[in-house]
Amino acid sequence: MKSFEVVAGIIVCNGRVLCMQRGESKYEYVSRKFEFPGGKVEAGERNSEALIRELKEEMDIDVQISEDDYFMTVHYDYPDFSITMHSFICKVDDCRFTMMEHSDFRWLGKKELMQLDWAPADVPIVEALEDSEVLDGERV
Ligand SMILES: Nc1nc2c([nH]c(=O)n2[C@H]2C[C@H](O)[C@@H](COP(=O)(O)OP(=O)(O)OP(=O)(O)O)O2)c(=O)[nH]1
Repeated sequence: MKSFEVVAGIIVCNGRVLCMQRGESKYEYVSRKFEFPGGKVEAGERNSEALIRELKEEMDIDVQISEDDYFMTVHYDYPDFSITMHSFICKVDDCRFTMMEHSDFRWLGKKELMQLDWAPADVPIVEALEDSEVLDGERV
């Protein structure tokens, strides 16, 4: 089975987390699910570099991310492929972005995140965020 390294950005602005909704996909288990923006790591890239590139491509935002912003890694086996997804916290002062590839988005406080229909691989990250102090003191 194919296996991908994926990076995902937990974008935080004014204490809220940016949740992006995927469009229709040939794989029903990720189709129209919520996710954190990001994508596949290319050969030779550091995870943080891949995330900076993906956020520019998908959202037209310029973010500063370093390996210090690492949050957690999830491994998930979908029916057709598996992913190892590395998530990073990315606090921004400017909440603006351009939605280039997704179908919708929400800004939610950490206690509201579980209301959404997340891609299965994201559920452990959402649960960890709910319990995490990383967003405290950020007007959540
Ligand atoms: N970016 C992102 N991908 C996720 C998340 N959760 C999750 O299961 N995935 C899956 C969906 C995709 O199959 C894969 C990420 O690849 P991608 O975003 O580049 O998606 P894609 O297959 O649409 O892209 P492409 O290769 O066709 O350009 O990981 C998440 O939170 N963020």
